[in-house]
Amino acid sequence: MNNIGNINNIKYDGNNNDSKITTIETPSKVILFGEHAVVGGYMALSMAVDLKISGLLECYDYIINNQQPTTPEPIIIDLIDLNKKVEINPQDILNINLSNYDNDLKYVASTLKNTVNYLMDKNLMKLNPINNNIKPFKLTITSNIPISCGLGSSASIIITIIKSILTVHNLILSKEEISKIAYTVEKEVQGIASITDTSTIIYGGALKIKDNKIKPIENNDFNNLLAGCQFLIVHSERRIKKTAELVNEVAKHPQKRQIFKQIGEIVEKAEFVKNKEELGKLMVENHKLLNKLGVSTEKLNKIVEIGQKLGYGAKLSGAGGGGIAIILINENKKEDLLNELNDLGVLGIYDCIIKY
Ligand SMILES: Nc1ncnc2c1ncn2[C@@H]1O[C@H](COP(=O)(O)OP(=O)(O)O)[C@@H](O)[C@H]1O
Ligand SMILES: C[C@@](O)(CCOP(=O)(O)O)CC(=O)O
Ligand SMILES: [Mg+2]
Repeated sequence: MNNIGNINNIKYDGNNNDSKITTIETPSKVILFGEHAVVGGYMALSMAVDLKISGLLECYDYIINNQQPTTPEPIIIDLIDLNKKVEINPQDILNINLSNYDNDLKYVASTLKNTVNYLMDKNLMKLNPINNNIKPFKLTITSNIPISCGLGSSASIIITIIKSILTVHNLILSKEEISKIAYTVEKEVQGIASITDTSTIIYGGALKIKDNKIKPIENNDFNNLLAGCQFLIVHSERRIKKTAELVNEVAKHPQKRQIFKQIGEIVEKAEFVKNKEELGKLMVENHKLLNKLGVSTEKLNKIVEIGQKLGYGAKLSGAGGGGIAIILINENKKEDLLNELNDLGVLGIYDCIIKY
C-alpha cells in the first residue's frame, strides 16, 4: 500500500546497511507530428529529447552479497516531485490492483506488476514462497521533465522503473522487450495509447511510428534537414487533464476519423519537405487540426501564432490540453521570439536537444 516509510529506519541484523547506489537516467520526447492520430494507426514523427528523469537506485549489501535479510524488505519508490512514495513488499507485487493507487501512482504500480509478470513468464525470475525472489530496493526519482505536459514523463517514469528492476536483478532485456512492457503499462493506465512515447524514449533519436510499429526515417534529406533544425520547447500552462483523459475525450470526438486522416496526410508529407519554411507550415497545419480535435487552448494557440510570426512554425506537442508547444526557430528572429514569449508569460522555455 502507499505507506509513508523511511528506509533509514529499517535495519538488517541490527546494523545499518551500506548500500550500493546507482543512477538510472531516462530522457523525454517531443512529438513533431501526428499525436492522437497515431493512436488511430496514422503516422507520427517523434524524437527523444535530453530533458531527463533521474532515478537514484539503492541496492542493499545483503542483496549484493546474495544473503537473505533477517526481515522481509519492501520496495520503496520515492517520487520526490510528487512528494509521494510507493512502498510494497515484493511478495505483494503480483497482486497489485491499480484501483488501490491514486492516479499519480498508477504508472508506478502498473510498471512493477507488468515487469515482474514479464520476467516470470520468461522464467527470468522464479516465484519462491517467501519473497518471490523479487529483490527489494529503494528508487528515489527526481526529474527535470515538467510533469504531465506532453514530454512523455509518464513513459520516462515507466522506463526508469523497468531499468531499475533489471539492474537490481542483474537481468538484461532487449529494447523491444522493454518497449513491450512499457507500452502495456501506458495502455493499462490510460486505456488508450500508442507506442510513440515509450518507443521514442527507449530507442532514442528521431523515429517514425505507424500502425504501432517503429520505422526508421530513411529519407536522408529529411534527416539532414532535421539535424539543422533548432526547436524550442515552450511550457505554456499547467494541464488540467492527464493524457488518459485527453486521449479518451478525443476517442469520442464526432469528427475524429476525418481529422486523423488529414493529420496523417500532413505527416506523410512532412518527411519530404525541402526546407524549414515548408516544415514549419506543416507544423501549423497539424496544430490547427489538433485545435479542431479540441486539445489545444487559447494560450497554446497564441504561442503557435508567435512561433509562426517569429519562427518558421509551431504546434502543440503531446496530448495537449495545455502543456508544451514546440517552435521551429528562425535564428535571425530568436531574440524577438524569446522576448515575445516572455511578455506573454509561459511556465518554461527549454532548448530541444535531440537525444540519440
Ligand atoms: N517526476 C515524476 N514523479 C512521479 N510521477 C511522475 C513523474 N513524472 C510523471 N509522472 C507520472 O506520469 C503522469 C503524467 O503522465 P501524462 O499525463 O501521460 O503526461 P506526460 O506523459 O505528457 O508527461 C503523472 O501524473 C505521474 O503519474
Ligand atoms: C496523445 C498521444 O498521441 C501522445 C501522448 O503524449 P503525452 O503523454 O502527452 O506526452 C497518445 C499516444 O500516442 O499514446
Ligand atoms: Mg504520457
